[in-house]
Amino acid sequence: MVSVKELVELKCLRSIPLNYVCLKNSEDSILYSENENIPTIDFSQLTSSNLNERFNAIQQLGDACRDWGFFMLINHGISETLRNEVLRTSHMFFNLPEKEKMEYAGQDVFDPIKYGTSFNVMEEKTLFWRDFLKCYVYPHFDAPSKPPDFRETLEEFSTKGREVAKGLLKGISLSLGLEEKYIHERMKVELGSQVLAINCYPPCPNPELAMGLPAHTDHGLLTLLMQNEFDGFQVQWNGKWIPVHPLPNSLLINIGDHMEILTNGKYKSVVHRAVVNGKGTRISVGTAHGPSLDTHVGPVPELLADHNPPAYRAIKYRDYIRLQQTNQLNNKSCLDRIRI
Ligand SMILES: O=C(O)CCC(=O)C(=O)O
Ligand SMILES: [Fe+2]
Repeated sequence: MVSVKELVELKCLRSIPLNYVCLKNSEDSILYSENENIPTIDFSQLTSSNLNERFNAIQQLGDACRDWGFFMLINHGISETLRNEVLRTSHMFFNLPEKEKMEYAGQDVFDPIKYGTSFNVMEEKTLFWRDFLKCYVYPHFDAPSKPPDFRETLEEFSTKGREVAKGLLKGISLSLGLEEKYIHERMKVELGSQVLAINCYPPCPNPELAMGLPAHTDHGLLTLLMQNEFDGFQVQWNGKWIPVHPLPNSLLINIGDHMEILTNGKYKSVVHRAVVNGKGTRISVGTAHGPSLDTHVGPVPELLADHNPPAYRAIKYRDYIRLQQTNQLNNKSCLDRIRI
C-alpha cells in the first residue's frame, strides 16, 4: 500500500498519477453558494431547562433531519482546546514513519484499529486522495499508542462525542413523537458501536481532478464531524452540491443510514463527499454512532401505518457495515441495497 502522503512527499509530485483521476459528470460540478441555508441547531437549547426553548429547538432539529439530514451544531460543550488537541495529535499520527503506521494496516472491516488509504483499495480502480485511521472506540476503546497523548485525547473526545450523540438522539426521538429514550433503548446505544475515523487529505497538485471521498452516506445513526482550517466537505441538496464552511466552534452532524431505516425514510441519510485542495493538508475527524453490532434494525412500528408500509428490510447492523465497506462506493448510498 502506498499512502497519498507518501506519494506526495517522496515523489515531489507535479501532477497526480492517472489512477487518481476521477472523471466527474457535469452535475457533479454544479455548486450552490457556500453554506446555502444549512440549518444550525443550538445544543444548549436542545438540553435547556426552559421548556419553551427546548420545544422550539426540538422542532428545529426535526425539520433539519427531515429536510436536510444535515446541520451545524453549536454550543455542544466539546471545548476548543480538546478539539485542537485531537487535530494536533492526529496530524502527528499521519507524520509518523510509514513503517510505524503500517503496523495498523488491518485487512478486515472490524479490525479494532485500521490505517489505510482511499476507501476500499481492493475493490477500486480509481483511488481517492485520502489516507485514514479508523478506531473502534466503544464499547471497547482502541487507538494507536503513538504519538504521545494521542490515545488519551481520542478517548476523551470519544466520550464527549457520545454525550452529544445521546443528547441528539433524545431530541430526535421527541421530534418523532416518541419517548425521549426510545431510540437509545431500541438501538441498544449503551452497548452500541462508536467508530472514530480520522481522514488526512494531503495537498493535491490537481485538486479538480482528484476526489478525497466520493459521494456516500454514513452507515450509523449519527455522525459528528470536525476539521482543521481547510474546507472540503460538501453536502448534496436538491441534486447540487453545497460547499460547507463550518461555523466557528461548530460540529457538522449527518443523519446516517440507520436513522433513515429506523424512521422509514422520514429522516434522510444525507449524501456527502470530501473534495481536496492544493494548499495544505486537510484533517477531518468524524465519530459515527450506531446501534450495537448485533442489533437488527428495521423501521420502528410506531412510525408505520397502512399508507406508510416498511420501505427497508431489517438487517443486522454488523452485516450492513460489511456490505457497505467491502464494496465500491460507486457514488451511491448503500441503502439502495436494502430498499423494498
Ligand atoms: O472529510 C470529510 O469532510 C468527510 C469525511 C466523511 O464523510 C467520512 O469519513 O465518512
Ligand atoms: Fe461520510
